[in-house]
Amino acid sequence: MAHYVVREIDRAPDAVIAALGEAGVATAHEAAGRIGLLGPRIRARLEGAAIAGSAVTVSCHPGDNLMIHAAVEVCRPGDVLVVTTTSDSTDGMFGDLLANSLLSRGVRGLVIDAGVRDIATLREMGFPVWSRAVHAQGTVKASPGSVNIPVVAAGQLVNPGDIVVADDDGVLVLPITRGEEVAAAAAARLANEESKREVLAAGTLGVDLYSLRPLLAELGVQYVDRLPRDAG
Ligand SMILES: O=C([O-])CC(=O)C(=O)O
Ligand SMILES: [Mg+2]
Repeated sequence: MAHYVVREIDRAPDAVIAALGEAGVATAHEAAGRIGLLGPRIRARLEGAAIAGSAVTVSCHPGDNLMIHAAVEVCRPGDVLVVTTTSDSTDGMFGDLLANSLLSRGVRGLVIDAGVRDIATLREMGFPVWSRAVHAQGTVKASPGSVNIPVVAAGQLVNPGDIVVADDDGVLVLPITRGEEVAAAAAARLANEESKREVLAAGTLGVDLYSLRPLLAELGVQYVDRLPRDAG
């Protein structure tokens, strides 16, 4: 199999990326039509971190972080590194040394479907990481892989240049072609949710706000004062 380090990729406009970051993972995911999430085994390791950027993708041999090192030089400010392995791995493939390299290039964070280590230092540095595991297990630098090819991370296809949004709720990826439309839909959802929040906080019930009573009736759900003795 051929292996590649691809230097040039398309990236979404900064304004679109910023708008999606502002919306956050849950809202952008809804606005996109409930697509694009990485599986929840990928967890935020720096609580409160929230980023959005362009995916630089990496496919590594398990237990080998050579290609992460190779990826550093193709990263640009505003990128997010998305690392996968060709078979399951929880090894600590990434730590504070690599984080220093990425920070110096303006990379916003790391999403890795494997392990990270040096987590206390990563927290001190404020370098945001979403990973499958935290594990001190060291890795070697010996096997070929690829940078900026399509990869699958926690069940989700990620293409180089995809828009990555990551926060405490998880990680979302969107194709560049959908960025503008989803950002607009997400902004509309944010405004709508804000007005709903006010109405709900004032005590209006969700079943009324969402007009759910007719649906409950249609589904045969009965409102009664007490549970009938013969309730099935
Ligand atoms: O050096 C490595 O292979 C991974 C690591 O711990 C670091 O980047 O600090
Ligand atoms: Mg280290």
